[in-house]
Amino acid sequence: MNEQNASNGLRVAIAGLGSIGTKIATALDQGIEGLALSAVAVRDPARHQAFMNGLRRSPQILPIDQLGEAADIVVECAPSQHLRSIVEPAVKRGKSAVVVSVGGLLDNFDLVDLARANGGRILVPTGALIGLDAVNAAAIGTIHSVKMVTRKPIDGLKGAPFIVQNNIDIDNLREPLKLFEGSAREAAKGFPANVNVAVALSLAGIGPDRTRIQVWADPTVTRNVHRIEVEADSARFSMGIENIPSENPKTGLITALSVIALLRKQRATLCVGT
Ligand SMILES: NC(=O)C1=CN([C@@H]2O[C@H](COP(=O)(O)OP(=O)(O)OC[C@H]3O[C@@H](n4cnc5c(N)ncnc54)[C@H](OP(=O)(O)O)[C@@H]3O)[C@@H](O)[C@H]2O)C=CC1
Ligand SMILES: O=C([O-])CC(=O)C(=O)O
Repeated sequence: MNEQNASNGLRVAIAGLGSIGTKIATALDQGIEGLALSAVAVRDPARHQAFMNGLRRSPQILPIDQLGEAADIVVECAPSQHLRSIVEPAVKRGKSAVVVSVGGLLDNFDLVDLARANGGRILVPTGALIGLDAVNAAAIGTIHSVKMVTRKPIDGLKGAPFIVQNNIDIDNLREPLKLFEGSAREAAKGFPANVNVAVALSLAGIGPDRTRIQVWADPTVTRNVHRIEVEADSARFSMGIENIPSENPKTGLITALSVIALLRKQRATLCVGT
C-alpha cells in the first residue's frame, strides 16, 4: 500500500477545498476508474466538516506539504502562494502534481527540473481554457504568434494587484475598459487569480514572454470570456470560450471539470484528445 493501493489504483490528494477542490473531491468520491481520494489539505478543517461528512469515504486531512506522502497524484487548487509547498514535496518523491494555479509556476519553474530529476511530473490541465491540444500540436512545428483577449465581469477582477496598485476604479464602469496589454508573464503578476489560462496557453505554445494578452473589465458580460488567435506554419485558428463563473466569481465552472477529465485519463482504457 506504499505507492499504490491494493487494486493497483492511484491515490489522489487535493490541496484546497474551494470552488475547484470540492468538485474534484466529490467526483473522486463518486468514483473515477482506477483512482481513489486519499487525502485533502484545508486551511481550517472545522469549516469543511459538513462537506467531509457528506463524502462516502473520508480522506485523511493533512498539512499541504505532506500530501505527497499520501498520494500518487497531488492536485494543487489552493491560492497560488502555496504552490511551492504543495508541489515540491510531491515531485521530490517522484509523484505527479496537477497544477491549477499555473500562473504561480512561472516564479517556481525550477520545480520542473526538480520533478525531472526525481521522476515526478507536473500536469497542467486546460483548465478554464480551450484548445491546448491544438496549441501543443502546432508547437511541434512553428507558431508565429499567440494573442489572447480576456473579458471579465467586474466581480471577476476585484482585488487584482494590477488594479489595486494602479488605483483603477472598476466598480463604477459603464462600458468595457482595457486594463492591461502585455505578455502572459506580466499579466500573471498583475492578475494572479485571473489569467492562469494565459499562462497555460503560453506553456503549451510559445512561452510566457511571447504570448500576448489583453485584459478587459467589462460590465456588459456575465461570463469570463477568452478569445485566442494562433498563427502557425501548420494552421491558423481562433478559439473562444465563455465561462460561467462558479461560487468564486474569478473561477469558471469548467475548470474543475477539466481537472476531473484529466484525472479520468490517468487510468482510462479509451483516451480521446491529446
Ligand atoms: N488554470 C485555470 O484555468 C484556473 C485556475 N484557477 C486557480 O485555481 C486556484 C483555486 O481556485 P478556486 O478553487 O476557485 O479558489 P477558492 O478560493 O474557491 O479555493 C481555494 C481553497 O484553498 C484553500 N486554502 C487556502 N489556504 C490554504 C492552506 N494554507 N492550506 C490548505 N488550503 C488552503 C481555501 O481554504 P478556505 O476555504 O479555508 O478559505 C480554499 O478552500 C486559484 O489559484 C485560482 O486562481 C482558477 C480558475 C481557472
Ligand atoms: O476563466 C476563468 O474562469 C478563470 C480564468 O480565466 C483564470 O483563472 O485564468
